[in-house]
Amino acid sequence: MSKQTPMMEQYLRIKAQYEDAFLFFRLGDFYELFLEDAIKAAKELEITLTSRGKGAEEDRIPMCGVPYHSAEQYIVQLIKKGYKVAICEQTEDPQQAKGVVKREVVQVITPGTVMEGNIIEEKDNNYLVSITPLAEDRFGIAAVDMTTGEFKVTAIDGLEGLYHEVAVYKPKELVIPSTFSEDMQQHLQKNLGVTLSFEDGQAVDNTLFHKIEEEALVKTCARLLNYLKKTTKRSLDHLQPAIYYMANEYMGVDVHSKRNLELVETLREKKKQGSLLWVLDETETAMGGRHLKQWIERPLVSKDLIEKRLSLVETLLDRFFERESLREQLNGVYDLERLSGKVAFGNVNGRDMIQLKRSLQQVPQIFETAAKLGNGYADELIGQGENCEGLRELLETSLQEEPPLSITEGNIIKDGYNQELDKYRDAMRNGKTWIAGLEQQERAETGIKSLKIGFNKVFGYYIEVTKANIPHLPEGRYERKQTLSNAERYITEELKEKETLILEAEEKSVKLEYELFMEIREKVKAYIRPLQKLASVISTLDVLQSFAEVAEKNHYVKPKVVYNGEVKITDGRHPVVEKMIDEGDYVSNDIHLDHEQEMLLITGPNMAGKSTYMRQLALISIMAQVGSFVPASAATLPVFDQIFTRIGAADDLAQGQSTFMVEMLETKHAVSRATKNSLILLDEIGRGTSTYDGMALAQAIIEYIHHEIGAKTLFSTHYHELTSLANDLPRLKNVHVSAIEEDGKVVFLHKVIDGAADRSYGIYVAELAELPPKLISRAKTILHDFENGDKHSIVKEVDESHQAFEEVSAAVEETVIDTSTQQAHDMEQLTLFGTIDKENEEESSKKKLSSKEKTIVDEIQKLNLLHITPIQAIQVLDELQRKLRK
Ligand SMILES: Nc1ncnc2c1ncn2[C@@H]1O[C@H](COP(=O)(O)OP(=O)(O)OP(=O)(O)O)[C@@H](O)[C@H]1O
Repeated sequence: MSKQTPMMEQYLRIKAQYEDAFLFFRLGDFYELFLEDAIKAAKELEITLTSRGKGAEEDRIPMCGVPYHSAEQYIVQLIKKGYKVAICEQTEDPQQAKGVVKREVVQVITPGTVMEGNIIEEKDNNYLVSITPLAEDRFGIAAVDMTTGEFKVTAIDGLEGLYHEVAVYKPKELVIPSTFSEDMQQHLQKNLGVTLSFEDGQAVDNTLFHKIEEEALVKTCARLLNYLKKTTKRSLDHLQPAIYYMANEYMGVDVHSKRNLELVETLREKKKQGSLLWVLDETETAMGGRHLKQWIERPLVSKDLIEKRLSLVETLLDRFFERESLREQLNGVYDLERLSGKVAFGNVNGRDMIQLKRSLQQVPQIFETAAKLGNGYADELIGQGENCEGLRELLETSLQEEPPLSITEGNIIKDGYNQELDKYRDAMRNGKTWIAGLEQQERAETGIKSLKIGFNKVFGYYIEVTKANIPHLPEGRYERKQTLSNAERYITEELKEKETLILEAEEKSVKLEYELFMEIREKVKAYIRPLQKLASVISTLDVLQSFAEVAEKNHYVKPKVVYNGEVKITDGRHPVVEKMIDEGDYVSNDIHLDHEQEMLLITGPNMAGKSTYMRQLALISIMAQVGSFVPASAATLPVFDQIFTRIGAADDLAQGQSTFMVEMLETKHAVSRATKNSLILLDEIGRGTSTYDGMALAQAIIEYIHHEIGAKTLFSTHYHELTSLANDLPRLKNVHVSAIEEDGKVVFLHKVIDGAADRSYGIYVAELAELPPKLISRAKTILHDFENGDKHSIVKEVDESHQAFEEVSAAVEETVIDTSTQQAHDMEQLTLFGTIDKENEEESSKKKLSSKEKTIVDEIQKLNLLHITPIQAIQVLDELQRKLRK
């Protein structure tokens, strides 16, 4: 440090406080990065690394920089990569500074707190989550979305529960105590892929936590808030009071199941298209879009609430005209939540305010349309929302319709809003009219028609006369200001006076406009809470109209929600698959489950639609519990408390667990947590191990669920042996997805029918997948052997098959040679695979054979050795010999 310049000393002192962030150090018009930061940033941002200082290379300081006016794009790049950026500004005027200019970090931007640059998709949330240990194996979780102000808190038991709950928020950053063990930190990072931040501050802000009773949970919220204060260093007025919820207020759907069921994004490509969210999203506002996503992530378990939502969807579906008006009105509403956030955060501009105004102008009409529906829930919603009329009036009277992006260049405030501003504007406008008049007057007096009065930023106002006309100018009055190639520019006493007046008025009006804008912003701040309430009402209406729209488009029905555990779906469809295939091609299916029939054992060929059938039930149940209509012609559904699935490919292999282990862990998760009110979907459990192990496990799992849990369960399997379980387990029923064979081809009917399937058609599917023909043919041979009994010796047989194959082939050859040496000689081209290389030779050699011999040769030729087993080959050989001997 001692060798450093004072500025570098200052840098190092500040950097020491922000070790985990890139320090953007303001130097004039640039943000500079030094030392390690510079080396790393140059690489990440692909900018040039230079160095600072004199002397030998090793004494120089690595450095890189970005211009301050385009810094945002670089900051965004770093944040997207999971880094943090500390912005260090000059906090005094360099002209006034004695010694090194004072500098200070004014904000730390992190993945969980970023408000800048459109990093966050408008229909997405960006949650920052904190974890606090409450007691042994019990954790507090608090989550804030800085962009919308939403603040939630809950307590969770067990590590597994913790991961599942945190994962619901998909946070990019986690705030934890520094006392968390290394192990725990690594675990969190690995499982959740987040940036970790530490916060141990004790300060507690009671205004935001007054609804939270448990002391320990208040600390959880405080951890988050303290971190936010430290990093953002500005007003957090838009944060809403923390709301406590319990995980069991919602249907429990663990992370794996959410992924497998593709609720908000597809499993492989992580895209919205192809997910349930994609099908259900006909929202008109960004807020509605976020709301819908949250609803899908947390389906309800309260029958009353579900029915409330369903009733309004029904009304909206029936009232086409009102729905259409509502959609149009909602379309004019901007993102009130994010706008409120910007107001509080202080980065709102004139255009944002106009968006706010336009949104508020829609509100009375939205409420009016909703009131016309005559629906109890719609009335309740209207009652909760304030229409913020005062704010609308303020914005209508104060702001110009098309303000510029910048808030420091004027043209924001309307005429008539402020007297003083009007006065300056008058001066400016009058001045300009006066100047136009002066131009006419000067032209008349001098007789120079091309004389004009202009303005530029450097010289101010001037009278311009072309060189040719200069002799016509009267002496004395004109003072030369600027010479151009073919003209001279002058000023007169009179013009100078007016110029001062106009410029002064302009300067003052811009300054005043800025002050007025700040004042308006403060006034808007007072409306943040009502705006947030309004946002919540509008988003709810938006999601429900979206459900009605989707229901109409896709012919969904209102589900009947019951408490007796009955599932009765008539003509159910998979909401996503039916949209992905040609219209009308989806084969609908019924499902019936109740106390006497709790489990379905589903068999059927590969590709028949077993998983689709299972997912269909899960998705229909989730849709009903978020308040949506469902794809069926009639549906009675219970309120499931949890859904467990083990379907599809295991996606945790990257985390070092085997497919089978993942399968077993997920099964454990299901059987240890499910209740009789849960839904369990298990797809081919046990296939990842040896047949007998797998079958034994599958049977034990089915029996356990049947005897111990009583949850509604769909279990698909290829182990046909399991179908006999229906004889012993009274609440288990066999169903199968049907397929028929037509002209040697399998036709999947996708229809679920009572009873067990007879065969699998797995090889047919392999053929569809275009595996090599030789391989397919061999598989058919092996299958045939299996089906004809000797299952236990099959492995040995497979090993020996090649050898046997060759022996049989040799025997076939010998037989032919024995029959006639001459014939054998003529037939030397005859290959084992029944082909003759030269067709002509084949014909001529056949001519020399007797008709009996010819038949035999033909038979040998026709034989497809790849399609017969060694045993069959010997049988054929035996047959041929007998024919020859006859
Ligand atoms: N009811 C249906 N109507 C129309 N097409 C369907 C239906 N069910 C499934 N399909 C189509 O069949 C394909 C295969 O379905 P699915 O994956 O459910 O089969 P599966 O029986 O689970 O197969 P496997 O045993 O190989 O896992 C689906 O991708 C879908 O395109």
